[in-house]
Amino acid sequence: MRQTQGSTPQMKGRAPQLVTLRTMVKEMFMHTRSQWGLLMLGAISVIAISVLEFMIPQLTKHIIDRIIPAKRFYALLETGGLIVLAGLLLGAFNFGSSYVMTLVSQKAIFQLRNKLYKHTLSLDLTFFDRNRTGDLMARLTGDVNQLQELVSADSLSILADMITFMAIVGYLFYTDWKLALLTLITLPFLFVTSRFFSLRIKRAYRTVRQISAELNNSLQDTLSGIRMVKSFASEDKEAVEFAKWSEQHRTATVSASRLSAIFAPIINWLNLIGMAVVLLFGSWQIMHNRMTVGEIIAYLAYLRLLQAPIRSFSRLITKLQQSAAAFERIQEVLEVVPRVCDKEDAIVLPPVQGDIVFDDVGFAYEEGRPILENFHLRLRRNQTTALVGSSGSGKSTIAYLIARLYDVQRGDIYIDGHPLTDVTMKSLRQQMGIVSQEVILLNGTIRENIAYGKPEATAEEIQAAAVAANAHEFITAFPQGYETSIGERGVKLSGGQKQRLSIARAFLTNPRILILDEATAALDTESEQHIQRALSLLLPGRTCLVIAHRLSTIQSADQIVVLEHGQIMELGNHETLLRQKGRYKALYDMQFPAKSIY
Ligand SMILES: Nc1ncnc2c1ncn2[C@@H]1O[C@H](COP(=O)(O)OP(=O)(O)OP(=O)(O)O)[C@@H](O)[C@H]1O
Repeated sequence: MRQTQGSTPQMKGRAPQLVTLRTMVKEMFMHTRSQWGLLMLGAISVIAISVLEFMIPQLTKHIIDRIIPAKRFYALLETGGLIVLAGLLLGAFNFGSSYVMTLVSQKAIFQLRNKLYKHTLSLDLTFFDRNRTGDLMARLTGDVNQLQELVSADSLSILADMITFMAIVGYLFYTDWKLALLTLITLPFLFVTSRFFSLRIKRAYRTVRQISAELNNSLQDTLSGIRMVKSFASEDKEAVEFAKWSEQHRTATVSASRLSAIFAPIINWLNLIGMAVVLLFGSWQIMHNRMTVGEIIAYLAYLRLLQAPIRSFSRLITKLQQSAAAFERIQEVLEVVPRVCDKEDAIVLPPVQGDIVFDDVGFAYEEGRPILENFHLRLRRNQTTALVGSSGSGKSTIAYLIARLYDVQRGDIYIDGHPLTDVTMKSLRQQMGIVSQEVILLNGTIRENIAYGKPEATAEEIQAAAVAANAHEFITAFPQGYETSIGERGVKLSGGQKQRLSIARAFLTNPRILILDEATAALDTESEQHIQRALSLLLPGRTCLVIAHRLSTIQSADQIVVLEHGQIMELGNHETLLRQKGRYKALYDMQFPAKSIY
């Protein structure tokens, strides 16, 4: 089922769909077909293995039936030498096949993981709003790893096993068809047992993979929110929560393993019955001089060889079911079609002037809960537009829509006369800078973090951006200056320092359109002043959208938009809005009671 526009790009909780093994094998084949040479080498090795395995009992039979009765000591040495040589070759081909198949499987997994990661990154924010990070991480790591089992020497040896199987069955019928029929009597039972277990094993492993993802989610939430956990002293509560998932994981794994564990002995037992039948019937034949001892020994050896393919078929079934469960989870992500994507004929947005128009825009994150309706707004080039309004009124949403992080459902947003949907997202976002309250810093140096949007920037450009953002001073106060490591493993920066780094990032890319989303909201007055100074250099000559709760930061804006429930209540500059004595003035009086002048 492909998820398209209008459907919810959420995967968790979907009924497990029956992805056929065929799709999985096809996908894996696609990733291995470029390595035909290696695959052939692997196949030749496993065929050589089965030929050698077929030969060894023949040599044994030759010794027992021919060489021993004739007392040919020299021939005994010769045949013994041949057995040793065959054993050596067997070892060499075994090594060759597993090494070659590791090369093939690792490349296939590498390609699949990269494809999945690239696809995940191409999905829009709605997808990430609704799917949890831990679950996605589990799909990208554990589930992909599980598939590597599928492309292994073990799986390829199925090919050799099939050849061995057919050769042996042919030989058995050739030597004694009655005995052969008796031997194969257990086959239908083996088939029915395999079918019975395979479906159940797959279901059990799917549950295990789902619970692994929940375990990951739980870990991710707690570790990334460790400050909150500690400040509420809820370590014990989190540990109990984690233990709950851990316990579920344990139970699910035990029941999946139990199924596999029951499956294998049942197969072994059926095989043993086959052996017993051969032994009894064969001994009876020997007693009546209708078979030689060498023949029965070779027969039993072949029977064991026959059981190896049957055992590996049953192992393969378990492996196929485990992989299918993991593959279903990977397919679920691969099948999600991004809602926000470039049109086929999208143009590269030329260098922009910066006129942005919302024309009769309607937008909702979720059906039936409109955030903007019949919304009109114009942001003029080189001017600063400020958005104010109560929490939840839709200010950030407007910013997201300009950056096309979401698509509108009605109307259009134009940039210099181009509908946003007509231009490539890359060319749009490259001309846009966003500084938000929540600054994301990556593990790396200060220099790398400032240069995130322009990795090719020179040291001089980076320093100039830091100076303009009022950040150079605190950066050079660190012993390692711009090479100081920040992020999880590096030094910790204050909120104001982080904010100045993000302003430096914006300076460096020199965007024509700048969005400041509550950039100073979380700061104390001194930090705010630092940042205001940095922003006063950044804003001029660009089209700016400033979202602010603190009205002190937007008084000089060219136009101020007062928003409530997605509707524009008032529009004008600071003075005109104060004179209107409406919502803006009420907000202003609340924040600056002593300054009320009009
Ligand atoms: N990803 C989302 N999925 C669903 N609803 C959302 C999402 N983001 C925001 N909303 C809803 O959209 C409405 C507008 O949110 P928005 O963040 O634009 O408001 P805001 O004016 O920026 O608020 P604040 O000043 O608190 O940041 C709110 O009702 C919010 O619950």
